[in-house]
Amino acid sequence: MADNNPPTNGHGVEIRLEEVSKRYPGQKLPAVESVTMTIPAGETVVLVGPSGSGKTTTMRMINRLIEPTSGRITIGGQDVLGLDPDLLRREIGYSIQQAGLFPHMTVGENVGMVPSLLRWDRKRIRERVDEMLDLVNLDPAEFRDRYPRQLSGGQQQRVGVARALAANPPVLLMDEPFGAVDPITRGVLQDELMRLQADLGKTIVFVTHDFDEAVKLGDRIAVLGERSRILQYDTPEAILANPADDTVAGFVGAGAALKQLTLRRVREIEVSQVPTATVDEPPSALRERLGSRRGAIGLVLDRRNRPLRWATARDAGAVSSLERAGRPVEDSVAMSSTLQDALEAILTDDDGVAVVTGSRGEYVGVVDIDTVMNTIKALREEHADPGEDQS
Ligand SMILES: Nc1ncnc2c1ncn2[C@@H]1O[C@H](COP(=O)(O)OP(=O)(O)OP(=O)(O)O)[C@@H](O)[C@H]1O
Repeated sequence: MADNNPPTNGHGVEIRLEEVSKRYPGQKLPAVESVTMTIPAGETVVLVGPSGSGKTTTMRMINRLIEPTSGRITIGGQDVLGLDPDLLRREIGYSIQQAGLFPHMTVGENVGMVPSLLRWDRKRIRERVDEMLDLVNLDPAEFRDRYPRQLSGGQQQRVGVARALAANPPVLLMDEPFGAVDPITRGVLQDELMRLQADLGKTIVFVTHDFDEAVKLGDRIAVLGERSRILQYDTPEAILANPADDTVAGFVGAGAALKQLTLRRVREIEVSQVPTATVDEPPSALRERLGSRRGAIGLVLDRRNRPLRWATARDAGAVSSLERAGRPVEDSVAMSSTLQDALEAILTDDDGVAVVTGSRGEYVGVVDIDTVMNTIKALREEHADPGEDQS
C-alpha cells in the first residue's frame, strides 16, 4: 500500500473492518453499526442488501470518502485512518454507477487522471491509457479523444473501470458499476470484469442490489440487513444451498436451486456413457452394443469421434448404414458449460439426454436429468446446516 510498505505490484491485499460504525450527524440510529469482516486478498466480495442497508456507506469508509465514527479499517495491514485520505484514494480504484466520468475531460484524460496526480511522465500516462482502453475492449485510437457524452452507457462504464484500474491499485471498490446499463450489456460487462479479475487478482469490494449479479461475480457474498448488520457472509454456493435465515432466503429469491446450476460446470460432474459405434461400422455393431433393453439409445460417431446421430437398436436395424440411422444430434454441451446450459439441452432433447463433447468436439459422455438432480442434492447436503434434519 503506502510508501513505507512493500509494493504490492497491484496484487490484491487483505482488507479488515473491525467494529466499524458510522453515525451521520443528526441521525438517531447509526447507518452502519459495528461491522466486522475480513475481505481476503485477491478475492471479490459482494455486498448485497436492501436499499438503505448501508452498503455504500460501508464501502466508502474503506477509501475514506466517508469517515467512520468508530472502529478500525486496515488495508494490507495498514490502518487507513492513519493515512492521508488523498494519498489513500490514489491507491484504491473506485468505480460507480453511471461511471462518474468528468464530462469536460476526454476519455484519455479521465483514464489518466490518477496517474497524472501521481506525477507519472506524459509518455508513461499515454501508454497506460491505451493499455487500459485495450484491456476493457475499447479501441484507443477511436475512443481516447472523445468526450464522455459521445459514448454509450456501456462504453462509459468500461471507461470507468479503465480509470479505476489505471494506477494498478491493489484494491478496487465498485458501487453498482453496471447498475445503469441494459441487461445484455450488463452481462457482457460482468463477463469482462470476471476475465480481468482472473488475470489481475485484485481485492474487489462490489456493491449491488442484484443477487444474481452477486452470485455471478462474488467469491463471497455478504448479505447485509439494517445498519449493515451481516446476516450471512459465505460463498455463493453455501448461501444458495443454505440461507442463514428467512430474510436471507427472501433476498436469495425464488429459484435458488436453479441458480446453483449456474455455479457448477459439466467438467465437475460425473458423466455417464451410452453405447457408441462409428459411422463406418455396420449397423449390427451398434444393435449388439445396445442389447435388448427397450428404448436404450446409442450414439453414432464420425471418424473423428464426434457425435453425429442418436439411434436405438430398432433405428439401427432399419438402415444399411449408420450414416442414416436414427436422428441427428442437434446440440451438445462443452465441459466448460454450466449445469444450467446442460439442463436446457436435456429439456429440449427428445430423449432427455445431453451429449458432452471435449475441446475438439469429440464425444466425452452424456448427462441426463438424474445426474443434474443428484448434483443439486449433493450440494444441498454439503452445505446443510448440521442441526437440520436430513431425512
Ligand atoms: N450523508 C448522509 N446523511 C445522513 N444520512 C445518510 C447520508 N448518507 C446516507 N444516509 C443514510 O444512511 C443509510 C444507509 O445509506 P447507504 O447509502 O449507505 O445505503 P445503501 O445500502 O447503499 O442504499 P442504496 O442501495 O439505496 O444505495 C440510509 O438510511 C441513508 O438514508
